[in-house]
Amino acid sequence: MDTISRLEAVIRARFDGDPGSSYVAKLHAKGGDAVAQKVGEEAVELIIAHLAGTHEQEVAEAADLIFHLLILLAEHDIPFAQVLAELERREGTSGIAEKASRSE
Ligand SMILES: N=c1c2ncn([C@@H]3O[C@H](COP(=O)(O)OP(=O)(O)OP(=O)(O)O)[C@@H](O)[C@H]3O)c2ncn1[C@@H]1O[C@H](COP(=O)(O)O)[C@@H](O)[C@H]1O
Repeated sequence: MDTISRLEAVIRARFDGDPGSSYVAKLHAKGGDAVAQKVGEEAVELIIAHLAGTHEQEVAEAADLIFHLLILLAEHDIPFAQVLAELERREGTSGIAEKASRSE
């Protein structure tokens, strides 16, 4: 099992956990809107680290963002494998063709 799959399994298990001892359970208990807001905050923190931080800070903020993205997807029961499948579907297509297919 890869890192993302293991983390995804832990996140899903924590949804039924104790908000007093689990960060994931605490955030999940606040509801999907709070999770979405957290993803936005983490994205901003990554941007700041990219523009003005160190390499290590940027790596850490990218990890925070991916972690919270996994929680957000789990809120809607979307496996990360589905996101990877979408990226694989796009492999070999040009970005411009991909954009055109979305506006049809
Ligand atoms: N990868 C992570 C991880 N990355 C970041 N975080 C937490 O995410 C939060 C990031 O929020 P911020 O940077 O905004 O800092 P903060 O001010 O403390 O955040 P808030 O409390 O205000 O939301 C911090 O509390 C971090 O500890 C994580 N918490 C948990 N995990 C993984 O999730 C697993 C389950 O964690 P629990 O749910 O706590 O058991 C752990 O074993 C880890 O593998």
